[in-house]
Amino acid sequence: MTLIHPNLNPTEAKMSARDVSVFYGDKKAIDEVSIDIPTEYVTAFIGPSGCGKSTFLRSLNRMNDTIPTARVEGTIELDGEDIYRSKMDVVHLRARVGMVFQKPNPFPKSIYDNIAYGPRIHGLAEGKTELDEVVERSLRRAGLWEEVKDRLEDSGTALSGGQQQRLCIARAIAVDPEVILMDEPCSALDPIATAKIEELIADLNGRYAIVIVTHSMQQAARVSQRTAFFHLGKMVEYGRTTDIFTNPLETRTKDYITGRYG
Ligand SMILES: Nc1ncnc2c1ncn2[C@@H]1O[C@H](COP(=O)(O)OP(=O)(O)OP(=O)(O)O)[C@@H](O)[C@H]1O
Repeated sequence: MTLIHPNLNPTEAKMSARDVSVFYGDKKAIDEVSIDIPTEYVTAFIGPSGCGKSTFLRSLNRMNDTIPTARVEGTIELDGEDIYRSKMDVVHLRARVGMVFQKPNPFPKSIYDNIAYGPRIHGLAEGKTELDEVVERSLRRAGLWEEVKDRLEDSGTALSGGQQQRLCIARAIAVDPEVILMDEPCSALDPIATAKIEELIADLNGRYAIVIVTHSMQQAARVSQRTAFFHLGKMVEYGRTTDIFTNPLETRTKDYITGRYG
């Protein structure tokens, strides 16, 4: 059972998970997790290595479908629609619920094409002028436009690690997502590039529902307003980030945030 902090104001759920369990073969990696993901706050998932944060995050846009042994039980809804229903268009779902990975993974294409690819395949821009506008808007929103506007034909892989990660965020933004899932997006970055991504998360907050998995308690405290603490596949405690960090209800949460394990 998850302990929910009492002074949590009600929010509208963009996504809502109910009794979600995730298995790899016979092994249960996530055990009956229920949580609502709002648009107006950044939600952080924290917890020791192997507790299931990434597994649960990946279940929110059916990224687990790519792992043959993975199986999801329970329900996950996006705007009240079950994302695991058989008629769900998974490619469209992953545009609505975008994902940014630990290691920046730009396509081996130009900066322009990295951004234009999604809008092209989803038919979100008609003609070159409109596509140019989408590319510029997405790069601006990701705080990268000024750095790359004169080199849009250069390869995305030629950018620095931090720029590549902002390019990946711009790529996610380009298809007009409603939710952005970030799986330790700064773990491969230096402190300056990390600070830029954190600023970007603050800028994007409110426009998209954002969920971030992080190993850094400082990062969770800086970027999120809601925090869920996971341990051994269970969501132990959930609440406002300030409450989780200053007044944890569970000993396991307290031990983790004070660095006693993990
Ligand atoms: N593809 C897979 N096949 C089998 N087991 C897996 C797979 N991916 C993860 N697991 C197992 O599921 C459990 C949860 O892993 P997961 O990567 O979700 O945890 P995590 O909290 O994100 O860890 P970390 O912080 O180290 O990234 C672990 O026991 C892990 O070994």
